[in-house]
Amino acid sequence: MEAKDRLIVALDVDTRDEAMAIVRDVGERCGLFKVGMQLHNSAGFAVTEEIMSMGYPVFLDLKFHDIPNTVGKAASVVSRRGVNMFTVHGAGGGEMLRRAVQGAREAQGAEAEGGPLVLAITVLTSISQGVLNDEVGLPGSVEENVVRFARLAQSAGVQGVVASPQEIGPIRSVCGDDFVIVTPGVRPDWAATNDQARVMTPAEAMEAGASYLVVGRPITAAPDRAEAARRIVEEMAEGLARRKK
Ligand SMILES: O=c1ccn([C@@H]2O[C@H](COP(=O)(O)O)[C@@H](O)[C@H]2O)c(=O)[nH]1
Repeated sequence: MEAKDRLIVALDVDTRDEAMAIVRDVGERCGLFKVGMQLHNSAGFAVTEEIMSMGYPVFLDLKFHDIPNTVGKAASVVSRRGVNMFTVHGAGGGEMLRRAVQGAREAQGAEAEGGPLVLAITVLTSISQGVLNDEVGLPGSVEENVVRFARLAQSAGVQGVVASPQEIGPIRSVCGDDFVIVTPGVRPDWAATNDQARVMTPAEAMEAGASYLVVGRPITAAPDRAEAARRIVEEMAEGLARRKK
């Protein structure tokens, strides 16, 4: 897969029109678009369907976290709609994760191949070591917690995780090369960090072994979005080339 196909652009905007403007600007320079809770809750599923109808794969990032039955049914609904990836919280526990996978598979039919990638959120990339221990109340290092969630997700049949690029190495050593690692918290040197706490550059994240990078504001808030996306893909390609050596 080329670097461009591994770039997911986060459409964190309020309206369908704003989202479509970004899709027009960078559609040729990325692999997928991510629809999250901001856009989905204001524009509904219609915007995801419109993006998919234009031929772009969609990562629906609604971060399901509820009792197993509810998450399983929600997983089934979004899978039937044809999204390519969706998220559930690892903190929901093993049974919730298993039901999410089951819901996604059932939606495809027992015989069908494929279906969406189910991704488990590990520790949000905005969470620092201090916040994890003192506010969230989880003991141990960020890395230990991320790896624990990744191991739990994999044992529940989940195909991949969302984690910071800083934890790619430890996840790969425990979960192997085929496990999908999607990393937000990606910031080129020329972009602001914003509320992300655990960041790496696009080149560093690709070299470390990320499957996909999620980038929002460095592209969507840039004066020239297409140029920002082009620069990020170029940096990703450099990192990918270093990984292959
Ligand atoms: O741990 C996580 C999980 C999801 N995200 C999402 O990724 C994008 C990042 O956007 P930026 O503007 O590049 O910061 C955003 O949609 C988050 O909801 C994350 O950042 N961290």
